[in-house]
Amino acid sequence: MKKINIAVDGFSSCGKSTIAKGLAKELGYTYIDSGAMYRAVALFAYRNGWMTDTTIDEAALQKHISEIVISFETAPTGQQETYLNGENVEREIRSLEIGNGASRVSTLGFVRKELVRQQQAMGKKKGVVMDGRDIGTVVFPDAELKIFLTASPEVRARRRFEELQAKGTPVSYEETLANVIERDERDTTRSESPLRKAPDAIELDNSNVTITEQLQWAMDMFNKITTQHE
Ligand SMILES: Nc1ncnc2c1ncn2[C@@H]1O[C@H](COP(=O)(O)OP(=O)(O)OP(=O)(O)O)[C@@H](O)[C@H]1O
Ligand SMILES: Nc1ccn([C@@H]2O[C@H](COP(=O)(O)O)[C@@H](O)[C@H]2O)c(=O)n1
Repeated sequence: MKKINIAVDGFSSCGKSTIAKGLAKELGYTYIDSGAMYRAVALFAYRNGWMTDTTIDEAALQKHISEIVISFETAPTGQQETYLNGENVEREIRSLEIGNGASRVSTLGFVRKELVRQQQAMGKKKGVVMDGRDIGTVVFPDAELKIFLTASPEVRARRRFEELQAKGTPVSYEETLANVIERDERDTTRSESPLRKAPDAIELDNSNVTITEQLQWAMDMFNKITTQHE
Protein backbone atom coordinates (compact mmCIF):
# COMPACT_ATOMS: atom_id res chain seq x y z
CA MET A 1 0.00 0.00 0.00
CA LYS A 2 1.26 3.52 -0.84
CA LYS A 3 2.86 5.08 2.22
CA ILE A 4 1.66 8.41 3.64
CA ASN A 5 3.05 10.94 6.12
CA ILE A 6 1.42 11.30 9.56
CA ALA A 7 1.62 14.49 11.64
CA VAL A 8 1.05 14.34 15.41
CA ASP A 9 0.87 17.77 17.04
CA GLY A 10 -0.30 18.95 20.44
CA PHE A 11 0.54 20.42 23.83
CA SER A 12 3.54 19.55 26.00
CA SER A 13 3.61 16.13 27.57
CA CYS A 14 0.33 15.09 25.99
CA GLY A 15 1.35 11.73 24.63
CA LYS A 16 2.43 12.76 21.12
CA SER A 17 5.65 10.72 21.09
CA THR A 18 3.88 7.72 22.63
CA ILE A 19 1.16 7.64 20.00
CA ALA A 20 3.61 8.45 17.16
CA LYS A 21 6.06 5.71 18.16
CA GLY A 22 3.18 3.24 18.42
CA LEU A 23 1.90 4.13 14.96
CA ALA A 24 5.40 3.90 13.45
CA LYS A 25 5.90 0.45 14.99
CA GLU A 26 2.50 -0.85 13.84
CA LEU A 27 2.97 0.51 10.30
CA GLY A 28 6.69 -0.05 9.83
CA TYR A 29 7.12 3.73 9.39
CA THR A 30 10.00 5.97 10.50
CA TYR A 31 9.35 7.92 13.68
CA ILE A 32 10.80 11.43 13.94
CA ASP A 33 10.71 13.32 17.26
CA SER A 34 10.93 16.93 16.07
CA GLY A 35 10.95 18.15 19.67
CA ALA A 36 14.18 16.26 20.26
CA MET A 37 15.72 18.34 17.47
CA TYR A 38 14.84 21.60 19.22
CA ARG A 39 16.11 20.11 22.48
CA ALA A 40 19.41 19.20 20.78
CA VAL A 41 19.80 22.79 19.53
CA ALA A 42 19.22 24.09 23.06
CA LEU A 43 21.83 21.65 24.45
CA PHE A 44 24.31 22.75 21.76
CA ALA A 45 23.73 26.41 22.69
CA TYR A 46 24.10 25.75 26.43
CA ARG A 47 27.28 23.74 25.96
CA ASN A 48 28.89 26.48 23.88
CA GLY A 49 27.97 29.17 26.40
CA TRP A 50 25.60 30.92 23.97
CA MET A 51 22.62 30.27 26.21
CA THR A 52 21.91 30.71 29.91
CA ASP A 53 18.65 30.36 31.82
CA THR A 54 17.89 33.99 30.95
CA THR A 55 19.84 34.91 27.79
CA ILE A 56 20.56 33.64 24.27
CA ASP A 57 23.45 34.90 22.10
CA GLU A 58 21.38 34.70 18.94
CA ALA A 59 24.18 35.93 16.65
CA ALA A 60 26.55 33.21 17.86
CA LEU A 61 23.91 30.48 17.59
CA GLN A 62 22.92 31.62 14.10
CA LYS A 63 26.57 31.65 13.00
CA HIS A 64 27.02 28.01 14.09
CA ILE A 65 23.55 26.52 13.46
CA SER A 66 24.75 24.73 10.29
CA GLU A 67 27.32 22.83 12.40
CA ILE A 68 24.52 20.97 14.20
CA VAL A 69 23.95 17.45 12.86
CA ILE A 70 21.04 15.69 14.57
CA SER A 71 20.39 12.02 13.96
CA PHE A 72 18.35 9.22 15.49
CA GLU A 73 19.35 5.64 16.17
CA THR A 74 17.44 2.70 17.63
CA ALA A 75 19.07 1.25 20.74
CA PRO A 76 19.18 -2.54 21.37
CA THR A 77 16.18 -1.94 23.70
CA GLY A 78 14.18 -0.74 20.69
CA GLN A 79 14.09 2.79 22.10
CA GLN A 80 14.95 5.63 19.71
CA GLU A 81 17.88 7.75 20.85
CA THR A 82 18.91 11.24 19.77
CA TYR A 83 22.44 11.99 18.61
CA LEU A 84 24.01 15.45 18.46
CA ASN A 85 27.08 15.54 16.18
CA GLY A 86 27.53 11.81 16.74
CA GLU A 87 27.08 11.87 20.54
CA ASN A 88 24.15 10.12 22.24
CA VAL A 89 22.39 12.96 24.10
CA GLU A 90 19.02 11.21 24.59
CA ARG A 91 19.11 11.33 28.38
CA GLU A 92 20.54 14.89 28.64
CA ILE A 93 17.92 16.49 26.37
CA ARG A 94 14.98 15.19 28.44
CA SER A 95 15.54 17.49 31.46
CA LEU A 96 13.06 20.25 32.30
CA GLU A 97 15.88 22.79 31.77
CA ILE A 98 16.56 21.61 28.20
CA GLY A 99 12.84 21.35 27.49
CA ASN A 100 12.51 24.99 28.52
CA GLY A 101 15.59 25.88 26.50
CA ALA A 102 14.10 24.16 23.45
CA SER A 103 10.94 26.17 23.88
CA ARG A 104 13.06 29.35 23.97
CA VAL A 105 15.23 28.60 20.92
CA SER A 106 12.10 27.49 19.03
CA THR A 107 10.95 31.13 18.96
CA LEU A 108 13.97 32.02 16.75
CA GLY A 109 13.17 32.12 13.03
CA PHE A 110 16.59 30.92 11.86
CA VAL A 111 16.36 27.86 14.18
CA ARG A 112 12.92 26.95 12.85
CA LYS A 113 14.00 27.50 9.23
CA GLU A 114 16.95 25.10 9.59
CA LEU A 115 15.05 22.40 11.49
CA VAL A 116 11.97 22.56 9.24
CA ARG A 117 14.30 22.15 6.23
CA GLN A 118 15.79 19.02 7.80
CA GLN A 119 12.36 17.68 8.82
CA GLN A 120 10.88 18.16 5.36
CA ALA A 121 13.83 16.32 3.82
CA MET A 122 13.15 13.41 6.22
CA GLY A 123 9.57 13.17 4.98
CA LYS A 124 10.24 13.45 1.24
CA LYS A 125 9.85 9.72 0.57
CA LYS A 126 6.75 9.39 2.83
CA GLY A 127 6.36 6.66 5.43
CA VAL A 128 7.12 9.05 8.31
CA VAL A 129 5.29 9.69 11.60
CA MET A 130 6.51 12.99 13.01
CA ASP A 131 5.41 14.61 16.26
CA GLY A 132 5.78 18.23 17.35
CA ARG A 133 3.92 21.56 17.34
CA ASP A 134 3.91 22.63 13.64
CA ILE A 135 4.04 19.36 11.75
CA GLY A 136 0.52 19.50 10.34
CA THR A 137 0.64 23.25 9.76
CA VAL A 138 4.18 23.96 8.48
CA VAL A 139 6.41 20.89 8.09
CA PHE A 140 3.94 18.54 6.36
CA PRO A 141 0.91 20.70 5.42
CA ASP A 142 -0.10 17.99 2.91
CA ALA A 143 0.16 15.11 5.39
CA GLU A 144 -2.64 12.66 4.65
CA LEU A 145 -3.30 12.07 8.37
CA LYS A 146 -3.01 14.84 11.00
CA ILE A 147 -3.65 14.17 14.68
CA PHE A 148 -3.90 16.92 17.30
CA LEU A 149 -3.60 15.77 20.92
CA THR A 150 -4.77 17.68 23.97
CA ALA A 151 -5.35 17.02 27.68
CA SER A 152 -5.64 19.16 30.81
CA PRO A 153 -2.36 20.74 32.01
CA GLU A 154 -2.70 18.89 35.31
CA VAL A 155 -3.06 15.50 33.61
CA ARG A 156 -0.09 16.24 31.34
CA ALA A 157 2.08 17.46 34.21
CA ARG A 158 1.23 14.36 36.25
CA ARG A 159 2.24 12.13 33.35
CA ARG A 160 5.57 13.93 32.84
CA PHE A 161 6.21 14.04 36.61
CA GLU A 162 5.70 10.28 36.93
CA GLU A 163 7.93 9.71 33.88
CA LEU A 164 10.76 11.85 35.33
CA GLN A 165 10.37 10.25 38.76
CA ALA A 166 10.69 6.79 37.18
CA LYS A 167 14.00 7.98 35.65
CA GLY A 168 15.16 9.18 39.06
CA THR A 169 15.05 12.86 38.07
CA PRO A 170 14.72 15.00 41.21
CA VAL A 171 11.75 17.19 40.32
CA SER A 172 8.44 18.09 41.98
CA TYR A 173 4.96 17.89 40.47
CA GLU A 174 4.65 21.67 41.01
CA GLU A 175 7.87 22.32 39.01
CA THR A 176 6.64 20.01 36.25
CA LEU A 177 3.24 21.74 36.08
CA ALA A 178 4.92 25.14 35.90
CA ASN A 179 7.19 23.87 33.08
CA VAL A 180 4.22 22.52 31.12
CA ILE A 181 2.22 25.75 31.51
CA GLU A 182 5.24 27.94 30.63
CA ARG A 183 6.06 25.94 27.51
CA ASP A 184 2.44 25.87 26.35
CA GLU A 185 2.18 29.63 26.80
CA ARG A 186 5.36 30.23 24.77
CA ASP A 187 4.41 27.68 22.10
CA THR A 188 0.95 29.12 21.50
CA THR A 189 1.86 32.83 21.64
CA ARG A 190 5.16 32.97 19.68
CA SER A 191 5.10 34.73 16.30
CA GLU A 192 7.07 31.96 14.52
CA SER A 193 4.89 28.91 13.73
CA PRO A 194 2.78 29.00 16.91
CA LEU A 195 1.18 25.78 18.12
CA ARG A 196 -2.14 25.54 16.29
CA LYS A 197 -4.48 22.73 15.35
CA ALA A 198 -4.44 22.39 11.56
CA PRO A 199 -7.97 22.85 10.13
CA ASP A 200 -7.85 19.28 8.74
CA ALA A 201 -6.38 17.70 11.90
CA ILE A 202 -8.40 15.17 13.91
CA GLU A 203 -8.41 16.11 17.61
CA LEU A 204 -8.24 13.73 20.56
CA ASP A 205 -8.49 14.81 24.20
CA ASN A 206 -6.73 11.88 25.88
CA SER A 207 -7.19 13.05 29.47
CA ASN A 208 -9.21 9.91 30.17
CA VAL A 209 -7.89 7.63 27.44
CA THR A 210 -5.29 4.91 28.04
CA ILE A 211 -2.12 4.44 25.96
CA THR A 212 -3.63 1.33 24.40
CA GLU A 213 -6.95 3.03 23.63
CA GLN A 214 -5.29 6.06 22.03
CA LEU A 215 -3.14 3.90 19.75
CA GLN A 216 -6.19 1.89 18.68
CA TRP A 217 -8.01 5.16 17.97
CA ALA A 218 -5.06 6.38 15.87
CA MET A 219 -4.90 3.10 13.94
CA ASP A 220 -8.64 3.37 13.27
CA MET A 221 -8.06 6.91 11.89
CA PHE A 222 -5.19 5.62 9.73
CA ASN A 223 -7.29 2.77 8.31
CA LYS A 224 -10.18 5.16 7.63
CA ILE A 225 -7.94 7.68 5.83
CA THR A 226 -6.03 5.11 3.77
CA THR A 227 -9.24 3.32 2.75
CA GLN A 228 -10.57 6.69 1.51
CA HIS A 229 -7.32 7.34 -0.46
CA GLU A 230 -7.34 3.91 -2.18
N1 LIG B 1 -3.03 8.26 27.15
C1 LIG B 1 -2.08 8.28 28.11
N2 LIG B 1 -2.42 7.97 29.38
C2 LIG B 1 -1.49 8.00 30.35
N3 LIG B 1 -0.18 8.30 30.16
C3 LIG B 1 0.20 8.61 28.90
C4 LIG B 1 -0.71 8.62 27.82
N4 LIG B 1 0.00 8.97 26.69
C5 LIG B 1 1.27 9.16 27.07
N5 LIG B 1 1.42 8.94 28.39
C6 LIG B 1 2.64 9.10 29.18
O1 LIG B 1 2.82 10.50 29.35
C7 LIG B 1 4.21 10.84 29.32
C8 LIG B 1 4.46 11.86 28.22
O2 LIG B 1 4.18 11.23 26.98
P1 LIG B 1 4.95 11.69 25.66
O3 LIG B 1 6.41 11.80 25.96
O4 LIG B 1 4.49 10.79 24.57
O5 LIG B 1 4.36 13.14 25.49
P2 LIG B 1 4.76 14.25 24.40
O6 LIG B 1 3.51 14.92 24.00
O7 LIG B 1 5.60 13.65 23.34
O8 LIG B 1 5.66 15.18 25.32
P3 LIG B 1 6.60 16.40 24.88
O9 LIG B 1 5.87 17.17 23.84
O10 LIG B 1 6.78 17.20 26.14
O11 LIG B 1 7.85 15.75 24.40
C9 LIG B 1 4.95 9.52 29.10
O12 LIG B 1 5.38 9.01 30.36
C10 LIG B 1 3.89 8.60 28.51
O13 LIG B 1 4.14 7.24 28.81
N1 LIG C 1 7.90 20.84 15.93
C1 LIG C 1 8.26 21.38 17.11
C2 LIG C 1 8.67 20.55 18.19
C3 LIG C 1 9.06 21.15 19.36
N2 LIG C 1 9.05 22.52 19.46
C4 LIG C 1 9.53 23.20 20.68
O1 LIG C 1 10.47 22.35 21.35
C5 LIG C 1 10.06 22.14 22.71
C6 LIG C 1 10.38 20.72 23.11
O2 LIG C 1 9.58 19.83 22.34
P1 LIG C 1 9.02 18.45 23.00
O3 LIG C 1 8.03 17.92 21.99
O4 LIG C 1 10.21 17.58 23.19
O5 LIG C 1 8.41 18.88 24.30
C7 LIG C 1 8.57 22.44 22.73
O6 LIG C 1 8.16 22.94 24.00
C8 LIG C 1 8.42 23.49 21.65
O7 LIG C 1 8.62 24.78 22.19
C9 LIG C 1 8.61 23.31 18.41
O8 LIG C 1 8.56 24.55 18.53
N3 LIG C 1 8.23 22.72 17.25
